[in-house]
Amino acid sequence: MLRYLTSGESHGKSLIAILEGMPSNLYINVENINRELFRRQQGYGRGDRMKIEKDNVNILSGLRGNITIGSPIAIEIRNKDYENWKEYMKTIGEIDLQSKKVTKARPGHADLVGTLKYDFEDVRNVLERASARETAIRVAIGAICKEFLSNFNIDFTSHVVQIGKQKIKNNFSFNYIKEKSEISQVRCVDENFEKLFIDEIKRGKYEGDSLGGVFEIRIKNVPLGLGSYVHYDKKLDSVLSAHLMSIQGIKGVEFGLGFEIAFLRGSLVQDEIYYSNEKGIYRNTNNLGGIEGGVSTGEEIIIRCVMKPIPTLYKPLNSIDVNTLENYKASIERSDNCAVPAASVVAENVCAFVIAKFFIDKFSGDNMNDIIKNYKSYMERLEGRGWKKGI
Ligand SMILES: Cc1cc2nc3c(=O)[nH]c(=O)nc-3n(C[C@H](O)[C@H](O)[C@H](O)COP(=O)(O)O)c2cc1C
Ligand SMILES: C=C(O[C@@H]1CC(C(=O)O)=C[C@@H](OP(=O)(O)O)[C@H]1O)C(=O)O
Repeated sequence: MLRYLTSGESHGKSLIAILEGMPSNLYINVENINRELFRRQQGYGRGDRMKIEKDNVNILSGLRGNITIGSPIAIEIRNKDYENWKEYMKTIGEIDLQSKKVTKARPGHADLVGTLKYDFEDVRNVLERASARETAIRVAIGAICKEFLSNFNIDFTSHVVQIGKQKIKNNFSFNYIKEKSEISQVRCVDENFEKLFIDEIKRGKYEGDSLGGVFEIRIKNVPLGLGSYVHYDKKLDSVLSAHLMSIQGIKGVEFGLGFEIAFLRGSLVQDEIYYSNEKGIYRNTNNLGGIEGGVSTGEEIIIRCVMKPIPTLYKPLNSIDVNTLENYKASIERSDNCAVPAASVVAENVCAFVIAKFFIDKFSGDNMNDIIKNYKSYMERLEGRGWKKGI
């Protein structure tokens, strides 16, 4: 079973993670991991922290000469900003507890609930871990999973489809081709929309406000049969949703036509099934986004997530001092004012972990050769049943 744990505070020394369950003899290209980390740092609307950080992964164990050896993989990303925070954040020894103390909770962040739940007088003890800085290490984990999945041609893309009021309509009809884009660094859809998105973010920023939006993830070449209908925790869509909802700021997840489905009759929604000698079993539509009964259908998996506007506002909202209970405006930490493009990169990599986990569960093997053999023999069996969308 593939699993991982992460640790690390936003302004602490490092983010770290241990990934356990990766098969042996998998080649890892560190440049690919660093490229994902770079992508996560991009996008219009990010704050000044991204000018300080230049995320790179250190692989501490679990590989020899770029090849996995089946043991747990320990990874680290150093926080460059730690140099500026040492005297407040070092784990052992005397620290300055006053200068960076935060007491005015930001609505929408974990500040109030975390402070009361864990019994702190300093909100910093909460925000350091609640911060989406943690998503950097999750991207590194996902990027390792992408390395594994690329052996089976499984490919992830994402792009922004809505920022604030600016929404790409009928986004199903767009082609997802372009690599370059300031807004997304992911394959963006249309330059005109990119400009509208950027203008919307600029307007929000000018007014001291923040923005959310919607992004879409597409996963190609997932074989038919990952996940199961037999139990709630084996359903691929349920596990993907849980992992996506765990990304800071994500408030909703939909598959395929998603919430639009409510407007449509069944005859327009279900993806009808056909067979021809040439194509084998096939469908002409993919309204359900590549999952039926918690099982991948072999079609592209299409997911959309909504991210709420960033909680830290430069025109702060009403709140209280958590210690004196007096009314105050919320505190202002340096902040992004829109992070939807970054969140879409995080989401891609979070999905990569889930798909890798289900893939390894299905084609179980301790090493790449066994997994490849199991995968091929399964695909051959499906071919015998009329499924020709092969390897
Ligand atoms: C990539 C990324 C960057 C974020 N940057 C900020 C930020 O700069 N300031 C902020 O207040 N929230 C930011 N957030 C959102 C908060 O971390 C999030 O709203 C908070 O942890 C509370 O969690 P919840 O919104 O899931 O309830 C960011 C989220 C992501 C995914
Ligand atoms: C550090 C990252 O995002 C941070 C997420 C974040 C939050 O509250 O979630 C608050 C900000 O932290 P800081 O106050 O240090 O600028 C963001 O920069 C990152 O994405 O790597």
